[in-house]
Amino acid sequence: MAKETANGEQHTITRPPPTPSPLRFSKFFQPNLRILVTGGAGFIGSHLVDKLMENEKNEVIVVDNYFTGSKDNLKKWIGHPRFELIRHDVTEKLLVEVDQIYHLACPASPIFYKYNPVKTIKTNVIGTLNMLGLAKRVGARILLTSTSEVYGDPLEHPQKEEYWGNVNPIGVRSCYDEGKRVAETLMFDYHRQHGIEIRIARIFNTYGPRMNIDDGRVVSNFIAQAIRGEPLTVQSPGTQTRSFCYVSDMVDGLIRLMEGEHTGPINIGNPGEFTMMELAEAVKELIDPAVPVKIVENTPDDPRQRKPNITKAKELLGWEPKITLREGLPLMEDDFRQRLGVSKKHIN
Ligand SMILES: NC(=O)c1ccc[n+]([C@@H]2O[C@H](COP(=O)([O-])OP(=O)(O)OC[C@H]3O[C@@H](n4cnc5c(N)ncnc54)[C@H](O)[C@@H]3O)[C@@H](O)[C@H]2O)c1
Ligand SMILES: O=C(O)[C@H]1O[C@H](OP(=O)(O)OP(=O)(O)OC[C@H]2O[C@@H](n3ccc(=O)[nH]c3=O)[C@H](O)[C@@H]2O)[C@H](O)[C@@H](O)[C@@H]1O
Repeated sequence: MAKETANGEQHTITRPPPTPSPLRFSKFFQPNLRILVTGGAGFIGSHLVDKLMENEKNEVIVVDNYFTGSKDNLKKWIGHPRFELIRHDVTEKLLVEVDQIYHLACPASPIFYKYNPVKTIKTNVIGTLNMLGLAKRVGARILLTSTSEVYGDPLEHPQKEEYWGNVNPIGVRSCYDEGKRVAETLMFDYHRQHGIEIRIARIFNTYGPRMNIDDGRVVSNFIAQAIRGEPLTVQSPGTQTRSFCYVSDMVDGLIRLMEGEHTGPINIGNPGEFTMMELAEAVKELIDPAVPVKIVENTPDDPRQRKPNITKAKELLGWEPKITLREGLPLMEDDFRQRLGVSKKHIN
């Protein structure tokens, strides 16, 4: 129980969160698991919803403000009796009765998170506070999708979870990377102070079908450019590296983390590491060897290298990615061609 001074100011001992609704334990009522997905209309969120909806024991509630997400990503579930979609901004309070919260809401592409940096930091800080407040009120377990950007421009390679990072606190990316670092801090403080059940995933670059065509991230840019026959814009120097995880592997990792016993943080990503030049060559080879590569100016504080150490994910979650970059890119090409209305040229 919490210890309070006479004026009620000091809280030093943790108070457990409320137990879930008595209905959960009633003998004759067999409730479904009620799962909230914030940011569920976005790229990873909508794939996660597809997977959660496959289980008939799950009811899924999505909240999204549609900044970078779209109802289109969820159209097959709209009207389904186990699905609900709410237009809501997580910087405002939300009152719903749920058992689990996957908290994804936050713009993820650098061009979108830098567009309104103050809003991005509010989403990370106030949005996460609101979701933790909700978790505390209803006794829900909450998973935060943090990011490999918490490692900043890493001085340790590959990055393991114990590395504290090398982050510029006042740069143009700080609204996102420092925002996520505060979000992680809030998660652990609610865990220690209020006993909330938390899970933290540190996600490394994820790609796949349904990314916005104009999302601005490197894989979607290169694929759209190659299909349109435009030069691939490699930001200088082109030797910077990333490790790309296919979205179905990511969703599998997130669900294992939520269902498992470990708070994390746990890195979820594919350790295959590529320079941006190598990625451009792979996309050219797949889609159109004739498209040129154009070196363009980079943006400030772009991390020079990124590769997850996934020992923890392997040992604690029994998870590792299955789909290599060369297997994943063609799956994304098909989706992009369909949306761009450009079919494959058949050379005989
Ligand atoms: N895709 C990646 O490579 C990657 C890597 C690391 C971490 N992540 C994290 O995973 C999550 C999902 O990323 P994504 O790639 O699907 O991005 P996305 O932009 O496609 O999805 C984010 C979703 O959150 C919604 N959203 C944004 N601000 C909101 C707000 N204030 N209130 C309600 N909804 C809001 C957007 O409309 C969108 O639907 C994010 O938290 C991101 O930081 C993604
Ligand atoms: O994995 C992560 O943690 C982060 O990964 C990405 O951030 P970033 O790696 O900067 O994403 P991209 O915009 O895809 O850039 C990757 C690299 O490609 C380069 N790039 C980008 C776009 C482009 O057209 N050309 C190009 O060479 C960039 O300079 C950068 O070095 C995501 O967008 C973040 O949301 C996520 O948190």
